Amino acid sequence: MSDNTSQSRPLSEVAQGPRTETADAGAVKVVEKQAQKRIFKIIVIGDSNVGKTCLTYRFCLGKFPDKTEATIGVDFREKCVQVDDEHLKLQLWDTAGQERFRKSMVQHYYRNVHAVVFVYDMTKMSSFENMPQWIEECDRHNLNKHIPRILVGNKCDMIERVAVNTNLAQKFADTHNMPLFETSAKDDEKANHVDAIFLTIAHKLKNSKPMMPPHLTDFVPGDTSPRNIEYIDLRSSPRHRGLQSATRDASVEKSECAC
Ligand SMILES: Nc1nc2c(ncn2[C@@H]2O[C@H](COP(=O)(O)OP(=O)(O)OP(=O)(O)O)[C@@H](O)[C@H]2O)c(=O)[nH]1
Repeated sequence: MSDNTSQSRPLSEVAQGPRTETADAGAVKVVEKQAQKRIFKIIVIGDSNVGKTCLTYRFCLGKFPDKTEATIGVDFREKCVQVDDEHLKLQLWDTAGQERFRKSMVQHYYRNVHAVVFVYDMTKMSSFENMPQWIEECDRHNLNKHIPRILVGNKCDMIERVAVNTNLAQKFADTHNMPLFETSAKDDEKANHVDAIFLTIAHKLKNSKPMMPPHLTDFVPGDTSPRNIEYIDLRSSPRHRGLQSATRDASVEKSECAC
């Protein structure tokens, strides 16, 4: 048996991070505060090529990626944000838009979700017209109807090619009780705007009930408890292994903050 601590410790302890024993009351407080940081899972969905990867990359790494490839399965990014006096960790699930890369993973996307970002491409009408199907998919997977949902029209920098009229999109957003953001992951001047999308969600989440999905790095090899199973499935899937080497340039490890 391995003596690796993360494998031999109970999952409940692993989830709270390293155990620090100290006689110093102040230090204990700091450790407790870290353990209490709330983590929220946000899924980003929409047709292939609308810019989901670029938007999450822009928010977590502060720039437009040099190159992107179609997401296979799911890619993860994390960022800490401060809302009032609290640090929240936003765990972004950048999902594959292509059906063939989604099939085996879909049930994982929709587990323990705290917020949804629906993305369409402002220059491609079909990506907007497909929005009802993405909403239906959420309903089919019994997503809580009360969690924050946001509609994002991406690629507004391509002004001459805009095909989805703002009024039309706003009507749709109103019908589904979502705020609408039109933005660009590419345009540096819109960087604050992309931040605002996710900060809007963070503010909405701050007032929601505390929930603690597992930290992505809390995967415990060999642990078959329900909490861990999601990570076993994801990481043992051949597709996901490919994904880690091929497209995880903006992976959790790099974008994770230290707060
Ligand atoms: N002009 C412009 N191009 C963008 C923008 N965002 C993304 N793109 C381009 O759109 C293409 C698709 O971007 P991705 O972020 O990979 O799209 P995706 O929705 O993650 O695609 P899948 O992984 O297949 O679901 C890439 O060529 C990006 O460079 C934007 O805001 N403006």
